[in-house]
Amino acid sequence: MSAEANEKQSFSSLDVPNRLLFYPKTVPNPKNTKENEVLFVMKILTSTQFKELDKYTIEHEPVSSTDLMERAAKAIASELKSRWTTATRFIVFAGPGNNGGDALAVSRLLCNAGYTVQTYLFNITGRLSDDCLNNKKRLENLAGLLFTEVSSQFSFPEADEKDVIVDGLFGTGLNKPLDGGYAGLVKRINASPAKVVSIDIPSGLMSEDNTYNNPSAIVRADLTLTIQLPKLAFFFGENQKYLGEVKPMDIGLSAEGLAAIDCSITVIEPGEVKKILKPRNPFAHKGSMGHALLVSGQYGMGGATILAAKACLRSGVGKLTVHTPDMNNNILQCSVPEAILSHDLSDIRVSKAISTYDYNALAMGPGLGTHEETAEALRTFIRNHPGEMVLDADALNILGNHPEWIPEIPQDTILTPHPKELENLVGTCTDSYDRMAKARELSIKMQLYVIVKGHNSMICTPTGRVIINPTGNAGMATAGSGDVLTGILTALLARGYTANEACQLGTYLHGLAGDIARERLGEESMIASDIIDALPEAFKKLKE
Ligand SMILES: NC(=O)C1=CN([C@@H]2O[C@H](COP(=O)(O)OP(=O)(O)OC[C@H]3O[C@@H](n4cnc5c(N)ncnc54)[C@H](OP(=O)(O)O)[C@@H]3O)[C@@H](O)[C@H]2O)[C@@H](O)CC1
Ligand SMILES: Nc1ncnc2c1ncn2[C@@H]1O[C@H](COP(=O)(O)OP(=O)(O)O)[C@@H](O)[C@H]1O
Ligand SMILES: [K+]
Repeated sequence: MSAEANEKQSFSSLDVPNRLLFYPKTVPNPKNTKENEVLFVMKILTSTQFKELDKYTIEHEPVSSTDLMERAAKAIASELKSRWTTATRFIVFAGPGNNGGDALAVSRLLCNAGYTVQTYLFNITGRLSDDCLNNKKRLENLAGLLFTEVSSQFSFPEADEKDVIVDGLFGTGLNKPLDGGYAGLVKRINASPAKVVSIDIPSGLMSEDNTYNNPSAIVRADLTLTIQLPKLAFFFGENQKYLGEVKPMDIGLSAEGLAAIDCSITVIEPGEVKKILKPRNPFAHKGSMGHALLVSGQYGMGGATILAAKACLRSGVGKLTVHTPDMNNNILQCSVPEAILSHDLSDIRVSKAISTYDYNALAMGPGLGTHEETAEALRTFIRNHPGEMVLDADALNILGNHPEWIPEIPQDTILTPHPKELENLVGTCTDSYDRMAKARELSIKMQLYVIVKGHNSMICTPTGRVIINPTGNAGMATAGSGDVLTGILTALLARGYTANEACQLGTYLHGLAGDIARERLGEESMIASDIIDALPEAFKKLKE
């Protein structure tokens, strides 16, 4: 820290020299550790719902709010003690609310455990929450603690890479982006060489919607010790740089209270998704396991058809017919001999709709192209097939070009857009939250299932629910992965799963197969066919 930067400044005008604001993260985000599996068994609460659960726990356990805060602080302090020895100095920044209260209690516990602790409480408005005030009082006369209450003037302490900054400025109570002195403080924290641990959520990050946030006024943590459950913002790609490693701290909030909260956002739970999978009837025959129709492929895109067809057959469908241009004939019959071929009159594209009467589910899109002839065929298919349907890729791009056709899509149809395809349907999206919100709106308005694909794919349902898929990995960021998902979903619909069941089971299995392929081959060299090859094991694993 330069002498200039270390001068005393008015807190409200604290600014930061524009240098090395962010440093590389050294703590990996251990997505696959056992501990982190807890991340995937849960409801995602809004900040208001967290308050309700807090209140419910206090009333029904019963426990005082101070004791509940003490529980949170104990869990956090014990995690810090397990990672750093008493040779480490902790610099704690506490805000005026309960996040600050947590931080003050953590300061006390660390100090009592023999750590050097330097704590700053930011009390700019002269108003502290009751539990923050309580914990401030408990710091009085605490031997060894260096405590400063900041009301206007503040100098950022010298810190080096051996120090740990505890960020307890703001948690789920943040109600607007940080500015002024707080924004300046965050910049100093981010520029510091010390490790940064955020309590509950990096300060400055909103739990849900960060669309209009100020990215430079959000703490970039190395470790986020989040209270009980991760927040929605943790599932979005653009927020990963703030979080570092995420570890939930179980503070025993009421399970009964949690069960009673009607949460519109949840994460697929392996145990629950397993229940969706129906046992195969020993007397099943190909006629009873569903007949799917895949409409796919234009010149140069025959591979998409093959990937979707193979994935469909590997997902247990009784029969699959592929309606595709003639040019795909030989390649398809050689590579997927199990599929029945329906030739389109055109050699190079799908040009005409056929009757869908005999089929239990229809899928359109992979490698389809957006030629006007194909578009008209798609419209006829949509009008004539009132039942189960999956629309992907170019089928979605056609609908983006013809938004007036969207109301004709049968209720409960599954749309599987990647972010760009979604934008063709709903307009530009500023970030992941906006994307989720717009997809959700489309689902409700048109009574469709919209799966927004990506890491943590989001299934938006016609009733306004959002179901996040926890499986899958960056090895799946390879051409054709989406075609595989289309094949899986189509098979499940043809077999009689509802659209809701197919969405959850399908995205979960698709990601699980991707995770198995990663185990076999690593992320770098995986291709979409490897996901198909891993599907049998994914089904087996889910049945275990
Ligand atoms: N959930 C649970 O069960 C448990 C939760 N616990 C903990 O409580 C935390 C939530 O605490 P919280 O509700 O008091 O909110 P918190 O984040 O401390 O901030 C509120 C203060 O910040 C202020 N303020 C807001 N925005 C601002 C801005 N931009 N710029 C400046 N000021 C701003 C706001 O002032 P206001 O605007 O309202 O006047 C108010 O003073 C949670 O994250 C977790 O750590 C645990 O203790 C135990 C159990
Ligand atoms: N980083 C990732 N983590 C998890 N899943 C991913 C990741 N990248 C891609 N996927 C999955 O792979 C599929 C890619 O679909 P899409 O972009 O439509 O590919 P294509 O059009 O080439 O078939 C989606 O299901 C998506 O969820
Ligand atoms: K925080």
